[in-house]
Amino acid sequence: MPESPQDTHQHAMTTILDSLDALVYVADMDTHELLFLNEYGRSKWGMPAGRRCWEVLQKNQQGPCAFCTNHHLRDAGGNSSGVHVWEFQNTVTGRWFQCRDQAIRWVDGRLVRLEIATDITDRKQTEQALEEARIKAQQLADTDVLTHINNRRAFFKLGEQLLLQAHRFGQPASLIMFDLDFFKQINDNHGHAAGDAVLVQIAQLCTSNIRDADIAARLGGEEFAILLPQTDYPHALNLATRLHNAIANNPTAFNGQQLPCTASFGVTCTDHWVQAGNSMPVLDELLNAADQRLFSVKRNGRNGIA
Ligand SMILES: Nc1nc2c(ncn2[C@@H]2O[C@H](COP(=O)(O)OP(=O)(O)OP(=O)(O)O)[C@@H](O)[C@H]2O)c(=O)[nH]1
Repeated sequence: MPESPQDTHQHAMTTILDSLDALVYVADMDTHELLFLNEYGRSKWGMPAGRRCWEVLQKNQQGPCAFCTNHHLRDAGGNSSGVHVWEFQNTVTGRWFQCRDQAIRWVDGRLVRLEIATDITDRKQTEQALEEARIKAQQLADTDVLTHINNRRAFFKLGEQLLLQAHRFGQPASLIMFDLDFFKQINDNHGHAAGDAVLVQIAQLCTSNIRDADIAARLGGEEFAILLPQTDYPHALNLATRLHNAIANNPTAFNGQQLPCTASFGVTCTDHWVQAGNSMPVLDELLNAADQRLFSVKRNGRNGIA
């Protein structure tokens, strides 16, 4: 018997829906019963078989999903409020989808949830790869290639922020600056690679002696700085002394040789400015003051703390 025009129309609609390269489903907005699932959905999530959307389309759901968008689809009067578009990683397949949800009138007159979702996993993966590359590039731009601690650029960026915070909360911050003594002789006597090994060891001594919130950096050559938030001058001096001793007592092992090294330190604290009735110093001022103190140690024979 030939199909009636209505059957032909319905057949055509089903053929179209089942041929779409997208998930299409309809669910009751209150009971969540899955009223329709196209072939794309059935092939990936199985037959609805009278189950609810969260039982078929998601994994380990004990009830309606916390991320269900139904509340976006109806207005206060209980009518459809237009299309809600969102992105979601499916808990069964792990694939990313762009979902377009809306409330529509079902064949029996009730308002139901219609979702059309297209797989955007490739785009998401590209976006994620780009984001990872951006973070990596940022890290490389901020990291000293030899010692892997912050470089000068990162020190200024992070340091300015740290001082602003300290200023806002009325807390002290201290700066330790140090420069290795007669470092040129290590290069001259043992080679550049030996000098590099010493710099790497010094950076490690720095990072192993400071707290997570402190910012250590290689400012250039054999010059290092550490910015210490919430740290007053006596505590900063303590750390400088510990570091000074650590450097002196830990010669670098290189090619079977021990390479001893000392450093000259300059220490400053924002308290010095505040106590003198001045406004909080900017990073450049702290660095200049620490540098002057460091220079005075160099002038007085090196291997000490000012
Ligand atoms: N191996 C190595 N040497 C470096 C690096 N950067 C700078 N230098 C060397 O560090 C040395 C610094 O020499 P100076 O500025 O005279 O300092 P110094 O010999 O430590 O003398 P004082 O600071 O006066 O005690 C130079 O020989 C630079 O070539 C580096 O990345 N690796």
